[in-house]
Amino acid sequence: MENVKVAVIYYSATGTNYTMGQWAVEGAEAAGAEAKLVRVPELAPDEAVHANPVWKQHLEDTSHIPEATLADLEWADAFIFSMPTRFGNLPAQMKQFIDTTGGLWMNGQLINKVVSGMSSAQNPHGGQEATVKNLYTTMMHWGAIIASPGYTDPVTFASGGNPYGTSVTVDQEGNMQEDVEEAVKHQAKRTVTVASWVKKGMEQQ
Ligand SMILES: Cc1cc2nc3c(=O)[nH]c(=O)nc-3n(C[C@H](O)[C@H](O)[C@H](O)COP(=O)(O)O)c2cc1C
Repeated sequence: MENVKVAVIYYSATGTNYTMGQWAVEGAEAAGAEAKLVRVPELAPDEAVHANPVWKQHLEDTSHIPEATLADLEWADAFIFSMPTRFGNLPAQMKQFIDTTGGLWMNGQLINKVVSGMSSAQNPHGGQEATVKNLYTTMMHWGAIIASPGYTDPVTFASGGNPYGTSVTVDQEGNMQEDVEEAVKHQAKRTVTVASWVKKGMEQQ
């Protein structure tokens, strides 16, 4: 699985999905992949960001993380997306990045990329699954291959049991309510495994 390249693409306002993204990179690297963590650009106006000290601080603290580019999508064999739930859907920041991929889509450059999604929300039933499934709708348009975790490892049950993609609940202070680190790492490993199969299969064509 050495030559699988993974881009972990996240959006986070207050740090949850940044942490999940870091775990995903660790899980992908432990599975033998080359992995990079990239963030989609912040779109919210300064007045909105500055009104929330945690959001402002997180943005400053992660300014060293490279912003996601279309070149990352071309480079990687697999993408792991992580984003908070916003009214049961993807944040606009993630959607905006995805909506810049029309050229790659047109040229068939997203076909057979292996993808997997993760999310967080404040309520246990606040729309995490909907967010991940909405992401996957776009992935189907790309012709990507969705590597959802399913129940392929007992760790999924232990972390809240979301087979669509790892998700976590955060409280008002942003503390994760479930321990999902191992579930994220398993999801990353599974994504790398499926990507290695796809890559090998395509090389043999
Ligand atoms: C505009 C907005 C919409 C949100 N919508 C939902 C929602 O539909 N369900 C929910 O449980 N939490 C919702 N939340 C809470 C976020 O999902 C939560 O803050 C986020 O998962 C934290 O992730 P982060 O630390 O990576 O930013 C919303 C938050 C904001 C700011």
